[in-house]
Amino acid sequence: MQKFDAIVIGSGQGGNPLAKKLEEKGWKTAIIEQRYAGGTCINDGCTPTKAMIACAKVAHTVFHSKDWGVHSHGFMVDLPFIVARKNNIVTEFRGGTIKGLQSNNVSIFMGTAVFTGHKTIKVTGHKGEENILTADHIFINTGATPFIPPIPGLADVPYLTSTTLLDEVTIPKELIILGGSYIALEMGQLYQRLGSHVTVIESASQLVSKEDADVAAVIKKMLESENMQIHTGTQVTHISRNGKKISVDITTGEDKDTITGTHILIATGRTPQTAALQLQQTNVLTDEKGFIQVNDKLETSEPGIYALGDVKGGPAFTHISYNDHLIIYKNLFENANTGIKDRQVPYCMFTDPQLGRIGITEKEARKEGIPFKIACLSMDKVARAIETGQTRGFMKALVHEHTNKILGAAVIGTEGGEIMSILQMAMLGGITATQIREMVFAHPLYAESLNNLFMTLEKPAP
Ligand SMILES: Cc1cc2nc3c(=O)[nH]c(=O)nc-3n(C[C@H](O)[C@H](O)[C@H](O)COP(=O)(O)OP(=O)(O)OC[C@H]3O[C@@H](n4cnc5c(N)ncnc54)[C@H](O)[C@@H]3O)c2cc1C
Ligand SMILES: NC(=O)c1ccc[n+]([C@@H]2O[C@H](COP(=O)([O-])OP(=O)(O)OC[C@H]3O[C@@H](n4cnc5c(N)ncnc54)[C@H](O)[C@@H]3O)[C@@H](O)[C@H]2O)c1
Repeated sequence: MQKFDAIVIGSGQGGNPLAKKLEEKGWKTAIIEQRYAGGTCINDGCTPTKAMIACAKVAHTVFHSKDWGVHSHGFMVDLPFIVARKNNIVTEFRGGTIKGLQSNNVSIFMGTAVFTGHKTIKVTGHKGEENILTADHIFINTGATPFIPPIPGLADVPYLTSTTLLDEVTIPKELIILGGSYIALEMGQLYQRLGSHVTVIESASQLVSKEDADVAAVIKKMLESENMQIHTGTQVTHISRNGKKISVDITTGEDKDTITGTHILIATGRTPQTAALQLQQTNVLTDEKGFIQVNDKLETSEPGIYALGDVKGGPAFTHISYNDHLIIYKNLFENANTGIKDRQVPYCMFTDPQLGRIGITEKEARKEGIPFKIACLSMDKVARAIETGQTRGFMKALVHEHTNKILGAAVIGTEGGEIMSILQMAMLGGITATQIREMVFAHPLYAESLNNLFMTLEKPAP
């Protein structure tokens, strides 16, 4: 049995920096990874999707170049090149992760971790080699994997997930996507722009169901304007294969229909990777979906064992997993007494244009009875957007009626994520809407339109 001070299970976005920091503090630290260093974000999440989305944006710009008075005579999409480019970026980032761990002297075990006791773990490597490790402190960062819903017939068709689709080197002719949230919309627009005919089927009554209805409606319109077919409030009742085609039976209200396509992507959420850990060997409790239960400080029900990142449920983003590691580290070494409850949770959906989001939505504010005003500005009123020909979307901010402080914002627009981050900073610093309305921004930035956004604030919310 090899004794460590700390064991990190999973080389995800929280586990890697934590392992390095613990080793720097003089804790003998092991990290266990069953697949690739860097976890989902680097290998089949943020990095590869954003690399390919950049290529799709170029295709879209070339296709529409005449809108800017530039005429191109035909073009072709080289998907093998795009996939290879993506793979090079992924390999570089993955290599950087391994180098970082090695240069900090973290002991790396490639294999699958299973609890065999309260604080003991067996690691089985790819060739069957076994190592038994123990430590007083264990950090679970095993992430999540695509959730495959129990739809009749689905198991009998060759479905794709966000992981497998990224390695296809032939453009799917007709791509049906189940789900209408981040993965479905980012990947749907990506493949539509590369040449697929994409149909999105979302069971909830609107796309991105956590967002306000006006935000979801603008996103739907924007994607439909690129010829994506979108069904919302639609249930899939059966899936089957007819020769080379996949048929999806759907019901929307009273209407029944069948959609056919050459490929189907399942983007209906993600499920935590906890089953294989055999947590029953220790005292770590999970909820009914398998997410590890943690308190505000990310401690599990077993003293000395923590969970960070997607595996604990809640917002599933790279920056949240990264912040989880900071919270654990600061509490362990700096007596920080900090937690996850009150932190900011920004996010950005990388459709084009993006959706940047921070703070509460309008529907949450109404539910909680918070007195608020709404500032709203259409992107076709923004000088920079008009000049660059990027007028789709709008900005919306919720402002406290009495304090004039910003409560939340949604920015659909080019660089929407960056504009949202400016508002996020204002929220952190307690800067009011009036201050932003009168602030001097460089002209003609998108940021400058925040002056105009808050000029719309004259009337209280209806
Ligand atoms: C297609 C896609 C696009 C995304 N885009 C974005 C984005 O743009 N921005 C954003 O913020 N987030 C994005 N996300 C979400 C983001 O990738 C995750 O929130 C983030 O990677 C969470 O990381 P994590 O630290 O929880 O674990 P992960 O990165 O998932 O890492 C967990 C690691 O644990 C390993 N592991 C699991 N079980 C075991 C075991 N028993 N033994 C050993 N190792 C094990 C896994 O192999 C994996 O490497 C995207 C996700 C997907 C799928
Ligand atoms: N830009 C980003 O930050 C980004 C990008 C991609 C993914 N992610 C992360 O990855 C996670 C997973 O993303 P996701 O989009 O797969 O999941 P999600 O949980 O956000 O959305 C799943 C969607 O599928 C729908 N759905 C569920 N079952 C269905 C069915 N049978 N038929 C049709 N629709 C169904 C749900 O109503 C929901 O809208 C997210 O939580 C997100 O945090 C983030």
